[in-house]
Amino acid sequence: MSDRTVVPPYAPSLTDERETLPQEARALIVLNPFAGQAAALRQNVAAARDVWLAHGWTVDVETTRLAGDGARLAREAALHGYDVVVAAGGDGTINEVVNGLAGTRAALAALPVGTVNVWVRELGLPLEPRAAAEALLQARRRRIDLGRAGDRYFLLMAGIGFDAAVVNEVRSEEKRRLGALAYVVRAFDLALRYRGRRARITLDGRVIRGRVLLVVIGNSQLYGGVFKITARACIDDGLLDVCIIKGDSLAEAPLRLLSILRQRYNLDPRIEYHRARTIRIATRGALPVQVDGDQSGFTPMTFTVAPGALYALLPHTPPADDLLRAAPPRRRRVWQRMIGWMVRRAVLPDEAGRRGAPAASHQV
Ligand SMILES: Nc1ncnc2c1ncn2[C@@H]1O[C@H](COP(=O)(O)OP(=O)(O)OP(=O)(O)O)[C@@H](O)[C@H]1O
Repeated sequence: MSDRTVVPPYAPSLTDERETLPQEARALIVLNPFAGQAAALRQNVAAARDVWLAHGWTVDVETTRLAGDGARLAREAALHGYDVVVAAGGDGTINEVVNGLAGTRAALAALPVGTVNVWVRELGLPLEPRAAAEALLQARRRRIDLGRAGDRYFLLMAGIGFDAAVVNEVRSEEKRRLGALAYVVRAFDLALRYRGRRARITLDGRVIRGRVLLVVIGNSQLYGGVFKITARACIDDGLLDVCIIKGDSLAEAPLRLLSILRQRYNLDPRIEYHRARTIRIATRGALPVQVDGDQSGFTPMTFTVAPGALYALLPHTPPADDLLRAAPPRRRRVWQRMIGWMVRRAVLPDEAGRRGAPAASHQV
């Protein structure tokens, strides 16, 4: 377990499905003073706080002193009866707050004051903090699923392989200076030398073998705030979406990216898309794992879903609504499916180098 997060056990004892917060809601803002562009941070948080105070909420603010404080503060807030805990930071701070709130009655909210703000973008909330605070007043309180990577919860996704290696290489000074561009610079730098690694991926008991560049296990859809890798993920379906990108070198990355953007997942023989409750990933040599954009251990690791483990404030807008509705699988014609099947059988070697790795039955 990561020593900087407090991870309570999931207790599926929540029954209250109230849709909106009470007019006189109690909110705690958990502020990471180092998140995003720190200069305007306190001013932005104060502006959001004023919006909520004017609406009748009671709003307290706690500042994190160390990494890991977010989980503790959120947990304590839930125990003290706060209705909502607002993560004022990036997705790393949201992840900490989520780890404190899982299994409690307090709802998660977030302000766009981090570097990338994937969760805020995923929900379609305004990226201006005061406007986001206003939009959150109209939001509904909903139960959603969380993923677990080992014993750490995640809200967005876990990445195994290339992206986690990039996260490991980005230094915090670089992130402060360049913002989201720091990831792009590191990704280009690493891409030239990165090689796929042999992996054994077990999806609810079904085994897939092959050389993988990246596996993304998505609870939600948006990846890195830019595009969707697990585009069919639904945040309350009790399942995780798994996108496996196979290959040896990132020279093929543009082709893979094109297939992902067009959602041609199982038509491209190098991209498999599945849904599962439990995913076990073992690799030849340890591979780094990132959860919600922060480094979080190495393979082998087991990933599970915790259905309905978190209350969250979700706005009434299309992007958030899409997350609550699983996108139907794209219809493929019979000849397309046959070609996909034949190419997979002919092209993809399994771990022992044999051609014809079996296709899993729960592809979507
Ligand atoms: N007081 C603190 N001192 C040091 N680290 C902290 C503190 N509070 C939180 N952290 C850690 O800082 C990390 C990065 O913060 P966070 O993700 O919130 O901001 P960001 O990196 O600017 O945004 P994004 O995730 O959108 O890129 C988190 O993993 C969190 O654990």
